[in-house]
Amino acid sequence: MTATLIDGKARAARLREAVSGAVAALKADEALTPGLAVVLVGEDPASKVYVANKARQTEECGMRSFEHRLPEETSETDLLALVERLNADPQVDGILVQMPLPGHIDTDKVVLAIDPAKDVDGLHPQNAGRIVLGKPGLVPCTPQGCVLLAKEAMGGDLSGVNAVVLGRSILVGKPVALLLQNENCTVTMVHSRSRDIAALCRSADLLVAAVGRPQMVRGDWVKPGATVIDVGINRVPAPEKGEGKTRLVGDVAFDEAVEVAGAITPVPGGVGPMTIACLLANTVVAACQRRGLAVPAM
Ligand SMILES: NC(=O)C1=CN([C@@H]2O[C@H](COP(=O)(O)OP(=O)(O)OC[C@H]3O[C@@H](n4cnc5c(N)ncnc54)[C@H](OP(=O)(O)O)[C@@H]3O)[C@@H](O)[C@H]2O)C=CC1
Ligand SMILES: Nc1nc(=O)c2c([nH]1)NC[C@@H]1CN(c3ccc(C(=O)N[C@@H](CCC(=O)O)C(=O)O)cc3)C=[N+]21
Repeated sequence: MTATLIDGKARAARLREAVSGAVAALKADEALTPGLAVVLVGEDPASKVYVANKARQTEECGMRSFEHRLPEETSETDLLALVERLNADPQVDGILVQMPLPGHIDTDKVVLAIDPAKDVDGLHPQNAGRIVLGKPGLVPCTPQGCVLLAKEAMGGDLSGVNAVVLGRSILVGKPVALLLQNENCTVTMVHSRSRDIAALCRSADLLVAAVGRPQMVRGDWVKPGATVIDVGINRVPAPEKGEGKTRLVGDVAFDEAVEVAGAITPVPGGVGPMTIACLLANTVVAACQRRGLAVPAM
């Protein structure tokens, strides 16, 4: 059997169309142009891919994009001062500080400094708490993208689905697990201390892999017919493309899993494009909520 490919690129393009429509309406009706500020400190490779794609798509949707690239050695004080400036800037509706931050910067402090109303990454405790409570708000983009793709692949309703989430980071694994619970899945969270990870994965009807380990999930970890959402963005050497060249692979050994799964996201072209589209949608949500405007359907 060969799995159906879940086309994240196409699903993301549809969401961006909806965002563009919402932005056009805000411009016409409210003379409002939502703005997104992205802060990148240092040189994390996955973050650089993200930043490059994001600025262009923000503008294509009709919004303003503000990019702040800071050197690796930027002090915590300077970064916090920039966040304060962005909090106070009326043109900025969304603020995203790329993770991971360099080791000398306290990530928690930075996340806490972001105005929760502008926290389009959904990482501030106030927004994270809303997910725990199952209340609407600014939802983290990658987890939101995972849920949208899983829903589309599994007939629109995830109620009662046995889901396994591999990874429990604040950015991806934990919020994915919570969102899936809110969708009425039965969720198992698997991490580096879990026992017999392969067997746990094999029990999943829906498997979300977010570990940051290239191709860790093998074909025989996948239940036949399962839906596999591969969040991993890993750059690995690709000598077949020439000396020093690299390519992107996920956390799933795609060539093996595609033979077993019912549906699977590719890397690239799966969760990545959805992350950006959800970020753009969140920027519109933040722009409206901050001004007490109704949030358009997207
Ligand atoms: N497509 C997209 O839009 C995005 C992709 N990513 C990608 O997703 C991946 C995960 O990102 P992120 O969550 O930030 O990564 P983190 O490194 O923050 O977290 C990794 C998680 O995986 C767990 N883990 C690591 N190794 C193992 C192992 N051998 N067995 C079981 N569990 C393990 C860790 O467990 P423990 O908690 O026990 O340490 C941890 O919970 C990365 O490849 C990243 O680049 C990230 C964000 C967006
Ligand atoms: N605060 C914070 N929030 C994040 O959401 C966040 C972060 N920090 N740090 C880095 C990771 C990584 N990440 C990506 C998002 C999209 C693509 C993406 O667009 N990928 C495309 C393009 C790949 C390519 O260019 O070849 C794809 O997978 O098809 C990649 C990576 C978000 N992250």
